Amino acid sequence: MIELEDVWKVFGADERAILREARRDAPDEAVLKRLRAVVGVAGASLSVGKGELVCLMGLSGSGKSTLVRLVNRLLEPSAGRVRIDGGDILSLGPKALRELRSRRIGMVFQSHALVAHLSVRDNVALPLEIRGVARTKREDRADELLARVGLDGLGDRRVGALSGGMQQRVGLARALAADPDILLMDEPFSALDPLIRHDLQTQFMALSRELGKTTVFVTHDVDEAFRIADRVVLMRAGRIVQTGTAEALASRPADDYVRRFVRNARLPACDAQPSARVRAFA
Ligand SMILES: Nc1ncnc2c1ncn2[C@@H]1O[C@H](COP(=O)(O)OP(=O)(O)OP(=O)(O)O)[C@@H](O)[C@H]1O
Repeated sequence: MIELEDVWKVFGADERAILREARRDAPDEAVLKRLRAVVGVAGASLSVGKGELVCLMGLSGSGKSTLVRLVNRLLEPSAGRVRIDGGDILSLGPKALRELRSRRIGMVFQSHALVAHLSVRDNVALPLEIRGVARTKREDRADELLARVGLDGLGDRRVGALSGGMQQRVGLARALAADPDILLMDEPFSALDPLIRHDLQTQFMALSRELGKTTVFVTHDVDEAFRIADRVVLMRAGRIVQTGTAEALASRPADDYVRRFVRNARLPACDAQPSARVRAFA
């Protein structure tokens, strides 16, 4: 469904020169410094299957947010290929790209970017309003989605008056409004209290699987990644260090960085797939 092939994103005034240097086997740090280069993502290749939930994990600054933004071209890659359903999205013109984003890809950020003075229902219905869907139809769809994310009957509330956890649910409902196949989630639950966060993870896992969404989910929290992901992608300094199931990362870490990362991780939720997961860690 999503394929990234040797994707790079470098930041700095002279992107081409930075890229040329960064791609060398042994980049010259002095040259990169002179160019004031920042390497956001370095040669990442990743395939995400239809209906799969993949977590991008890594320390702060490891390139997770940059990588997820390359999937829908919120950031333009400096090099590499990005395909969705086999189609090269880097060749899309502005109109086709807008269509792709509005119909096929939903995005949820940590800061929910909701419109504070609008009602909960109007926030969820906003993507449909922009697409010209008639009022009754979009409001019905919004109410249906609010029920799915546990906010049944709250459509008339002003969104600014809701708690952080509730606002995050509204953000999720809004991302689902256009029924996208793909969800991109950037630290959506990071700002929430642990208990609320745990609840939302559980509900999100169930919803994403039930609706068959293909999801790329960014988190710096290994417990969250292990709990919800089909596969975890561990990043360091813009590179993908290891990709695999939680069990694979925990039992066969590729190097010391991965080992340190997963050492104190909690076991994946036994409520999800008890026997397989417990056995794998035993
Ligand atoms: N617009 C930008 N201009 C310059 N550098 C950037 C830009 N966006 C990201 N970077 C740099 O790219 C690198 C990767 O950043 P990114 O935000 O992707 O990391 P992250 O793993 O998501 O971190 P965090 O968990 O803190 O959000 C960092 O060094 C960051 O400073």
